[in-house]
Order: sequence, then C-alpha cells, then structure tokens
Amino acid sequence: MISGETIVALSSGRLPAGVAIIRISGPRTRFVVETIAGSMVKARLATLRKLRALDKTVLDTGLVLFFPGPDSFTGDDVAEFQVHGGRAVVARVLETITGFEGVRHAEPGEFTRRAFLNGKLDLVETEALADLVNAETEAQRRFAVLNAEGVQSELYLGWRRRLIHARAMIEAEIDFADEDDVPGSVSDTVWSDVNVMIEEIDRHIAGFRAAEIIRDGFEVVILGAPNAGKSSLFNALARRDAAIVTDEPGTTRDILEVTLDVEGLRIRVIDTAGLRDTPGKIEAIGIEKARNRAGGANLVLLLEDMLNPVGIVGLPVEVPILKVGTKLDLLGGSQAAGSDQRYEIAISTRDGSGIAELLKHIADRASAQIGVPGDILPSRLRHVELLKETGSFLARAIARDIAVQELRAEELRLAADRLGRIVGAVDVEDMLDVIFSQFCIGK
Ligand SMILES: Nc1nc2c(c(=O)[nH]1)N(C=O)[C@@H](CNc1ccc(C(=O)N[C@@H](CCC(=O)O)C(=O)O)cc1)CN2
Ligand SMILES: Nc1nc2c(ncn2[C@@H]2O[C@H](COP(=O)(O)OP(=O)(O)OP(=O)(O)O)[C@@H](O)[C@H]2O)c(=O)[nH]1
Ligand SMILES: [Mg+2]
Repeated sequence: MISGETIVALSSGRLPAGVAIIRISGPRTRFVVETIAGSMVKARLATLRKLRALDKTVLDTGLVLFFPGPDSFTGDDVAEFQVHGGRAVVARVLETITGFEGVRHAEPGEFTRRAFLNGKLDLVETEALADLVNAETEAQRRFAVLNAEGVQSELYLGWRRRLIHARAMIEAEIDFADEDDVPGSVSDTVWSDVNVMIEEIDRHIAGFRAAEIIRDGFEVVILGAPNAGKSSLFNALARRDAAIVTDEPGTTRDILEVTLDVEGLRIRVIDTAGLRDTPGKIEAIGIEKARNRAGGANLVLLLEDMLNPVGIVGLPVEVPILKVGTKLDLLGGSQAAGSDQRYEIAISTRDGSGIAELLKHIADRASAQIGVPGDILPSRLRHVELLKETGSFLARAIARDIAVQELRAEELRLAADRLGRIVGAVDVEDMLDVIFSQFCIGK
C-alpha cells in the first residue's frame, strides 16, 4: 500500500496559532518519528516528547501521534507532530522533516489523494471532504458531513449495482434463449426497473439547483425606483454602511453585494440602481446591470415607497417577486402595517419595523428551495454531467429493438460505467488533478 514518497505539511490553519499540527505520511514516517522524537511512540496514542533537530538541538516540546498503515487516514503510515503554533517553530520543524531523504512538502490535497488511491475514500467522499473544509454555513456543513459519510456515493453505487444485475439478467436470457427454464418475463422486470431508474436519476439531477443554493447562496436582488429605500434596506440587512444612502434619486449606480448567514443558510443580497426611464449615462448602465442580475436571482424584492408609488415595467418573469412597501414610519399610523393590500410586507429602515419579518420570509423561501435536510443531492456539475450521460444510455437501451438484447445490454454497461466514474470506481485518472486542486495544502 505504501506510496513511494513521503509527504509533509502543516495541516492546521493560519499562524500563529495555539497549536499547529504537522502531518507526515509515507514510508519514511517511522524513521522521521524515531529521529525527531528520540524513539518510536505507541501507535494511536498521544505522547509528549521533546522534538529535536538532527544536530540534537531542541525544536519544541510537543505531542506525537503515530498511525501505522493501513489503518490511517491515508492508508500509509501517518504521524503528527502537534507543536506550539509559532511561525518559527513550524518553519524549523518543517525544514527539519523535509531535510530527510525521501521527504518533501505535500501538494494541495495530496494526503486525501493518497487516501483515495489507497481506497480509503471514494471520489464523491473526497469532494465532500473539500466541501466540509470550505463549509461556512450550517446547511453547507450538514450537507458535506452526510456526503463525506458516503450517503451520496451509496445512491450511485446502488444504481450501479442494479444496472450490473440487470445486465447479468439480460445476458443470461440471451445465453439461454433456446431453453425453456428462463422465463421470458425476466426482461420485462429488468426493463421496468430501468425505466424507474431513469425517473429516479432525473429527479436526483433536478436537486442540483438546491445544492447550488446551499453552496453558492440564495440570491436576493433588491429592485425598485430611485429613492425607494433599496440601499437603506441593503445596509440594514448587512448591519453596516455598505452602500451610500442619500435623498438624491440615482445614488446607487453599480451592483453591490453582501453575504449573510440567516438561520444557517447562505443568503446573498444585491443592491441595484433605481429603475427609471430617463436616467443619465452612468445610471443607464447600472439599470441594465440591475435587470440582468434580477433575471438570474432566486428572489426579487420589489421595493416601493408607500407614499410615492411608482409603477415599474419590465420586471423579470421567471423569478419570484416579493412586493415590499418602504418607509412605513412616514405613514404615521394612517394605515396599519400589513393592511395595505399592494404589499406583502411593509418595512421601515428608520425604526427597524418589518426587517426581522422580511428576513424570516427570505429564509423560509430559501429553505423551501433547498428542501429537507438529509435530501441526497448531486454536489458537483461533474456528477450532473455523468448522471445525464447515464440517463441517455438508459434511454437508448430502452429505445433499441427489443429483439437485439446484446445491444441493449451494451448500453447498460456504458450507463453503469458512467456511474462508476462518478465515485471513481472505474478509470478516473483524467479527473484527479481537477478534483484535488480544490483542496488546500495539508488536507
Ligand atoms: N489530529 C487530527 N485530527 C483530525 C484529522 C487528522 O488527520 N488529524 N482528520 C483528517 O482528516 C479528521 C479525522 N479523520 C480521520 C479519518 C480516518 C482516520 C484513521 O486513522 N482511519 C483509520 C482507522 C479507523 C478507526 O480507527 O476507526 C482507517 O480508516 O483505517 C483518522 C482521522 C479530522 N480530525
Ligand atoms: N423615513 C424614512 N426614510 C427612508 C427610509 N428608507 C430610506 N429612506 C430615505 O429615502 C432616501 C433614499 O434612500 P436610499 O436607500 O438611498 O434609496 P435607494 O432606493 O437606494 O435610491 P437609489 O440608489 O437612488 O436608487 C434617503 O433619504 C433615505 O434616508 C425609511 O424606512 N424611512
Ligand atoms: Mg441606492
């Protein structure tokens, strides 16, 4: 199992830190531990040791951990030096370790790459580990943990097993076509299961939208006439003065964006130039940008000054729109909040009324689109592309002449092969560099 070179990296984050973890993996691991820690430590047990350079000067006092392969993260021998997290400490320890023959700095994702090559993780689990390390919101973390545990992989492997079984059944039928002991209904069962699988795959592919919202965020674009109070709302949501606010119509010209974490969901809020018919040159460009951005949003907040309503034409048609009445404080109680039928929500950034309600509304819409926690979703475009190919092969198998079972069986083989490529069960050498470049060094 042991790969040729030994790799080392700082696996913990930014320095200085309380403690830094330096991880090493490969055939030289034992020798490095024996030399630096004075002698070998017990496997899988944290041991406090004085760590010394080759000239015997003390580098630091730290904890040493040794995981003999194959029962380690990478599958090869792994050791960790948990040292004081100072820049000079870490630099000296790394310098000492890379000074050993056959030991070099690890490339980004190289520990995980070895874990994959040694069969510790499949490709989808590997991608989920990258997602876990990058997770910023609770929804992202939940999704990544599930997939790192193999939930997503198991779905693809299950489909693949069903196809391999289906092919075996079809081939058995071909081989025994002249005999009476294989009932003709075998292929009926097989093909109806393939039809079911096509539907299952299509439904799963449709979940990619939800996965994208979890990862990239739910995009909310604020639209409205100049002076409607868009930037004021943007600032209230951002909880800082992110955008300029004045009483001059046409203040905002460019697109502004903030990212919020609302109830564990990533929400991206976008402020735009006020829409009007006779703008200046710069403003016209801003308006064009605003319309484009709104067309790709998950939700548009259409703001209107309730004392100065202005109709807006040419709103995006495909995107859900939430009508928000602004400057509620100026209504002076003449109209009670919520009683105005023109708006779904009334707000005031002056006194803060309606803002929490609006945020709740946005979060509800976002979580409705994300679906139920625990839903299995494709987490990469790579998965969607291979799943679409799988679906096409299945559809082609079904479309083929029922009399030519050999050709149908071959389409099933190609479909199963695409599923195998998703999890990395079949030749995936060409995809590895792209996948592992998503990682940071030390992972
Ligand atoms: N200090 C430290 N913490 C860490 C890691 C690490 O490498 N070092 N991890 C690294 O990402 C994560 C934990 N993941 C790990 C996954 C597998 C094994 C491991 O030794 N697996 C063996 C034995 C399994 C067992 O004892 O149950 C194996 O799979 O054979 C270790 C860590 C998060 N925390
Ligand atoms: N009383 C009151 N005034 C508000 C409220 N929200 C915004 N305003 C005022 O309305 C004016 C315009 O606010 P902005 O937030 O800059 O409006 P905008 O929609 O971004 O305008 P443009 O960028 O020009 O399109 C400013 O004078 C704000 O102080 C509110 O809730 N109550
Ligand atoms: Mg503005």
